[in-house]
Amino acid sequence: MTDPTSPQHLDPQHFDVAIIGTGSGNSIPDERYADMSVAIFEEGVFGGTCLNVGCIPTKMYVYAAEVARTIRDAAKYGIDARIDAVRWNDIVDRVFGRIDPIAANGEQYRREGSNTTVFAEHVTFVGDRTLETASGARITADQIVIAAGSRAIVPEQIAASGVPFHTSDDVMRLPELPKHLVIVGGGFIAAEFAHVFSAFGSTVSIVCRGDALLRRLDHDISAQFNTLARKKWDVHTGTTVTTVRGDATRVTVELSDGTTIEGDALLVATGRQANGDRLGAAAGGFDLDDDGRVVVDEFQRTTATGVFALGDVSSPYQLKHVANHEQRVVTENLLRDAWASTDDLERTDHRFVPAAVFTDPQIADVGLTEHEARDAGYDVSVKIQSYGDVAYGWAMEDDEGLCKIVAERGTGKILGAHIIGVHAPTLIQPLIQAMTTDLDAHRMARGQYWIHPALPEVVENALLGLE
Ligand SMILES: Cc1cc2nc3c(=O)[nH]c(=O)nc-3n(C[C@H](O)[C@H](O)[C@H](O)COP(=O)(O)OP(=O)(O)OC[C@H]3O[C@@H](n4cnc5c(N)ncnc54)[C@H](O)[C@@H]3O)c2cc1C
Ligand SMILES: NC(=O)c1ccc[n+]([C@@H]2O[C@H](COP(=O)([O-])OP(=O)(O)OC[C@H]3O[C@@H](n4cnc5c(N)ncnc54)[C@H](O)[C@@H]3O)[C@@H](O)[C@H]2O)c1
Repeated sequence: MTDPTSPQHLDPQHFDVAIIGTGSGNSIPDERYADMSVAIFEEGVFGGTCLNVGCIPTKMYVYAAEVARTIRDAAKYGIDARIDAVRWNDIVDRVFGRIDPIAANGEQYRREGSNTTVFAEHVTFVGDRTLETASGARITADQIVIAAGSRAIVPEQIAASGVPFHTSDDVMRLPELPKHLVIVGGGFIAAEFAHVFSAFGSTVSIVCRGDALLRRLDHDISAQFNTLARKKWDVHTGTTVTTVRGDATRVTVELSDGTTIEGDALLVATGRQANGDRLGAAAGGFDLDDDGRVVVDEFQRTTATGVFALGDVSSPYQLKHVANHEQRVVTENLLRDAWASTDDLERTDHRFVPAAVFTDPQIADVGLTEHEARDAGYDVSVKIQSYGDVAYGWAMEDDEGLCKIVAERGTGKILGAHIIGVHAPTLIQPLIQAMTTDLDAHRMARGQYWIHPALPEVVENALLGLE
């Protein structure tokens, strides 16, 4: 029997639906697709970024880091405890011993599916709804979904230096815990790995081009985070890497401000680039924006008929909950006649996209920063509530956490919420719900009970403190 995926098979193989990328894309074919033929393309590890090298493994390390931190801080509460050892190899094995089988089983499930065909290789467009794999197999499809994600950006002077470096793709599988980790970049990934490695006992240096770590956050939250970060980590802001020297065990980084940092491992965390530039966009007839993202409308349709895109390849957010939301929209719209009429198509809703950084302390936000709200012309009321001034935060003797709410004076419309502190990504959820359902600050504060003395009272008091 002819192998349909072999390059010798000259006639294009036709599918009802073709999906490029198995991160969020792999969730598309559900039971409603049982009668449709579906081609799935994956050049990397099945399951994509979130499962294999992103959200899930990083948070498994973050959880272990929180355990280490709790032990270190225990004496404050009258409990003497100490860390005898951080068994790095056991931590790695625990994380990937659980994740790797999920990726393998996911691929096997699709390979065994009666209507799904897996092509484990790179694919590009070579014409209108026509694809070609790296080994030369041609595939046509009635509809195609681009769910090709993004990749780490590596600054040229580091890439060209020949010095071994790591990205988030491989830093979690280092053969041993570094004594001194040098991180280049000051965003989400830098902040999360700085927390993980320092909690495990590594010295951490961070080199950030901007004037602050996590500088896109609301200024009060960013200021609080930077103050706390400088107490724990060796932070260099407003400077760039000029020279990198070293080998697999030793790295010397020279900065534009004249500083030299010596470490034993280098992590590059300077942003992620959409994979739109590696898909043959011109041949496929779809547009890319100036940042290389696939251009989509509110129905996730690209500019090429029959071609949708979702997730990091087309979204400026680069967040898994956004990719999941867009995937659900595409899953519905593929089943409709999406280019004949938009009347019954699903739309994506990007009004209130929250984000969280699982660093130390945790951070979460949604909506406008105070500056953005003022720039947008709102008459703004702001309240910053300290964790330490509500009962549970006081019990914890917390002197780090803050909940900041930005609202419109008069109407009480909640414009933005910004939390730094323990459980920030959990505490912010009712504020996301309030903004999404248009619940104003006063009704949110006084229209329900708040469990006493639980930590959400920090949100209640922030709401009550607004004018
Ligand atoms: C370290 C890290 C931590 C993160 N933590 C969080 C978090 O806590 N919360 C959060 O919301 N987000 C987090 N993110 C972001 C989140 O992982 C991404 O937004 C999300 O995974 C994007 O999903 P996707 O489906 O768009 O792309 P991906 O999951 O990246 O899937 C794209 C797939 O397409 C494949 N592919 C690409 N091009 C081709 C091609 N031409 N041919 C064949 N296959 C191709 C790739 O190999 C990849 O497997 C994190 C990211 C990183 C890097
Ligand atoms: N918890 C989460 O949701 C989570 C966690 C990790 C990653 N992510 C996603 O992954 C994406 C990528 O994360 P990231 O941290 O790499 O990017 P980022 O965009 O968050 O931060 C990039 C940082 O690198 C700095 N930078 C850029 N070029 C530099 C250079 N040449 N020298 C020094 N610094 C430089 C920037 O000033 C910025 O501080 C994020 O946008 C985020 O959406 C999300």
